[in-house]
Amino acid sequence: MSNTLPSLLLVGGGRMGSALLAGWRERGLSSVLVVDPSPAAAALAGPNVTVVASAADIPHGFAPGAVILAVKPQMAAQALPAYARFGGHAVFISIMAGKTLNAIAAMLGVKAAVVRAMPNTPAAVRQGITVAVAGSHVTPAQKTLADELLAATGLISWVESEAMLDPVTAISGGGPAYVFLLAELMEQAGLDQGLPPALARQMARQTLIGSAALLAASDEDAAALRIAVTSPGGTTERALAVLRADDAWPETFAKAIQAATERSRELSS
Ligand SMILES: NC(=O)C1=CN([C@@H]2O[C@H](COP(=O)(O)OP(=O)(O)OC[C@H]3O[C@@H](n4cnc5c(N)ncnc54)[C@H](O)[C@@H]3O)[C@@H](O)[C@H]2O)C=CC1
Ligand SMILES: O=C(O)[C@@H]1CCC=N1
Repeated sequence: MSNTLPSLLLVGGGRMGSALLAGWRERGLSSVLVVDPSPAAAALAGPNVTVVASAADIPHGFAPGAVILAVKPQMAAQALPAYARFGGHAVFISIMAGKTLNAIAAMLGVKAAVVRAMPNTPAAVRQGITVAVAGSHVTPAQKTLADELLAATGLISWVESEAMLDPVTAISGGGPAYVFLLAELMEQAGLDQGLPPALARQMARQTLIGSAALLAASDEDAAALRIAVTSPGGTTERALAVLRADDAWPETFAKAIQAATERSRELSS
């Protein structure tokens, strides 16, 4: 990350805010002021990172180049108006699920420069993916800054259509939860089959980690890697026949993504 970064204001230092902060820290950052009323947030303080409990505690004259909005969407109406005063120069980067550019601008001022982004928790280890859309008042320099901040935590893709952010939220935003659920289910299945708990846990975790590393290292489609595991007439084929049966996993998964996409739309206003 460039050492010419402006000061940053992070509103909400919870799971996702702290994941972003961790990504910025690894890249080396200028200075970040975190606003979070939770006593747990004090642990985020460190070199170049200051934590305060409320917007009222922000030092007079503090002029962030970017304000990252990482509070729950349900907190937005209460929390955001206090930051409207930074709208003259700062770019606002919202990671709130569902909240539209228009809804955010209604709380910060209609001329506010707003980027709506959807990262995911692997941002904490710089393996995240963020999809972002820029509002109409965002300048090229502000978009470059937002890109630099979001790219510090992994891959970033920009889209033109804001509507894409709803399925993005469902797929990559929430995606780590589905993968962790798979780890839980594999571990439980090992226990159910009588394997020792430590071995069941180790197998589940390393199988996911190793498979992800293989996917990353391979030019092949996921389907080809799956087929490579599936010997005709073998054991995996038998398991996949259950997982891929009518009404089973593929259909359930598509329904789950549809449900999350609809929830993202519901959270919009
Ligand atoms: N957790 C995830 O995987 C992802 C979450 N998001 C979005 O990130 C946002 C934050 O989610 P999480 O980090 O999971 O929630 P969280 O509950 O872990 O963090 C929210 C933080 O906001 C703080 N907070 C509450 N009121 C505040 C206020 N008035 N001013 C400043 N801070 C305040 C809370 O103390 C808490 O630390 C949400 O909008 C969510 O939609 C986006 C992508 C992925
Ligand atoms: O569950 C949520 O609403 C947020 C958005 C994506 C991941 N967590």
